[in-house]
Parts: sequence; structure tokens; C-alpha cells
Amino acid sequence: MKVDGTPYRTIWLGADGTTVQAIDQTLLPHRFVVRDLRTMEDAEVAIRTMIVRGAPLIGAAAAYGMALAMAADPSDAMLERAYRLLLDSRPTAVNLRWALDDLRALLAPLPPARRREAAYRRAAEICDEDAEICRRIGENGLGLIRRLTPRDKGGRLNALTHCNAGWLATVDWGTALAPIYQAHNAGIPIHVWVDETRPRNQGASLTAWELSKHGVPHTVIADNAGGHLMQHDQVDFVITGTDRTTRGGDVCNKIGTYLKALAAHDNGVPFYVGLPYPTIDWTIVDGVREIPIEERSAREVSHMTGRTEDGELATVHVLPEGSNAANPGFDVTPARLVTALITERGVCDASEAGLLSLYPEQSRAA
Ligand SMILES: CSC[C@H]1O[C@H](OP(=O)(O)O)[C@H](O)[C@@H]1O
Repeated sequence: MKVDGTPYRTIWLGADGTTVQAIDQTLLPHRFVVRDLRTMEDAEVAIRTMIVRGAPLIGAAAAYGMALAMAADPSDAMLERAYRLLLDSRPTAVNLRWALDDLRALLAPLPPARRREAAYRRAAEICDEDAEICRRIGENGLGLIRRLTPRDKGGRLNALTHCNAGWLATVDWGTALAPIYQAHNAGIPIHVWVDETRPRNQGASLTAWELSKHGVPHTVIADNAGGHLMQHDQVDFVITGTDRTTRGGDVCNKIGTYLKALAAHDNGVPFYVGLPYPTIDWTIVDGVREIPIEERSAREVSHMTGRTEDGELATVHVLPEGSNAANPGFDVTPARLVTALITERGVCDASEAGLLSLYPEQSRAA
């Protein structure tokens, strides 16, 4: 997507053909900084500290992490060490394991001398594939948006989204925001309620920044305001991303998504989820019981970082001294609360039958 007229992806291969470059999302919206990832360890730190974040982007970064590892040492020992270190960087987004399994399966049979070039080529393919997949999610979601009738008498559609599932969470286009970008580009009047998404504020810091840069009307709201807006007919649909979706259609996404789905269900508001195929975990059915939920640092709850009046970045403590904080990073929305899944292959019910109608090759009978 464009940033002040310049096209960007979130991650790309540097001019030297070895260094990987990525937008540092921990500094947005206040600073736009590109980071150089020179080693596999740099890639692991970038994923773990959320310099790069979002399920598809985590997968792409891990793929490039394997390429950086092979550039340093293409041995079997390094291949396994890189796989393990990168896999342990964050536990919930299944795209991470998907990408690492893909790279390991490609590289293990190759002679070490051929691993570097093969890894960089595959990482680039994964990035190109993700950008195209997300563009198609946007197209499929646009078709769905065109069939919605605005509740607003002025004819403008109001969407609500949680966290950031825009182009910053992927290589390009995004998943939940791709249909919104395509609707906006098609001239459909659309506005987005943006959940700030405590504690890391991906909505306030990243989604709002993206939508501003693309000129999409939006309003940032406290996480707890969405139910009230739905009760008062101010939301036509909710749309989010996902970090892991089970073959039964359960959706694991940023903490607070489940509460939005409950409010949407109670108010008859459609709840859509945009997802690319690498986010589907075909090995599990029950998301609440089987998806590992990342527990992040309590400091993300107890402290906030922002820009002071004189433009400096500052971090402040927002809890009383001595108060504890808990920070589960994700929750699971049961399939029964999901109206439809929007994938690169089309729109389907949040169910095993729905997903297999689009991905028949994943049928257990296949
Ligand atoms: C398109 S996946 C985006 C997904 O990832 C976010 O989590 P995080 O910012 O912690 O990586 C959030 O769950 C988004 O919906």
C-alpha cells in the first residue's frame, strides 16, 4: 500500500541481496522507521518484540529468518536451530509454523551449498503469494460488502474492526481491511470504527494510521464502546483478522475479539473474518481447548507509550504501584458466532463443511 504516495510492503529484501528490511511497527504512528534484519536472530527479535506482527507477516518474517540463517551457515545444525528459535518466538499465529515447515521441507533435502539461494527465493515467493492472496480476500470481501444495505440513512456503511488486520499485518493489502480498501477504492461510502485494542493499541496506532494514509474515514473508539454502537444501529458489520482458524471454523484473534462477536450476535450484526489459507490449522477443531494463547508481558498492560506535547516519545506507568497485571494476547471466537469466513478462494460458512467447500484437498477422505 502507499505511504504518502510511495508504495510499500511491510517486509522486503534489501539492495545487497542479503539484508531483510521491515517497517518497525513498534514506532508507528509517531515515527516511520525501516529496520535492517541482518541475522536470523534479528528476525527472531523482530517477531518476538512485534517490530513485525500480524499472522501472515510473522510467517513471511520467519521465512526470511530461515534465509538469513542459511546465508550465515547452511548446515543441518543451523537449519534445525533456526527452525526451533523462530518457532518459539510467538506461539499463537499458525502462519509461523506453516512458513517454517515449508522452508524446512524445502531446504533439508538440498545440499548445503544450494540452501541460501533456495531459501531467499522461497521467502520472496511467500511474500508475493501473501500479497496476491490478500488482494483476492479484498475482492471476495468487496462482493460481500456490495450486498449490504447501510443502516445509516445517509447511505454510508459503518464497519467495526478490532486490532490491526490491515496491510501492516500482512505483506500487503491486509485481510480484514482489504475488503474495506477495495470498497473505498470502488467509491462505496464506508467508515470504520477502529477499536483502540488495548494493551498494545494496534488499532489506535496501526489501523488508524493505515486508514489515514489511504484516506478511509474512520473513528477510533475505546474497546468497550462497540457493543453500545451496535445497539444503536451504528454498525453494519464487524470484520477482523485471525491468527489461527480451526478446521471447524473457530477463530483465534487478538484479545477482545470474542467480546465483539458476542455483541454482534446479540444485535444481529454480521461478524466476518478475513483469512488466508496459511492461517487455517487443519489439525485441530476445538479452538478454545487446542489453540495456544500467548501470554505477553504484564508491562504491556501497566505501561503505555505515546508522543508528548513537544513531540517526544515517552512511556508512562498507568497502574498503582504494586498492582498486578495479566496479559493474554488472544481469545477464541467459536464458529457459531462467525457469520462468514472471507478467504482468497471465496466466502464460506465458519464450519468444516464450509471450509472444505473451498479447500476440498483438506478433506480427511482426500
Ligand atoms: C491478519 S492477522 C492480524 C492479527 O494479528 C494480530 O495480532 P498481533 O498484533 O499480536 O500479531 C491480531 O490478532 C490481528 O487480528
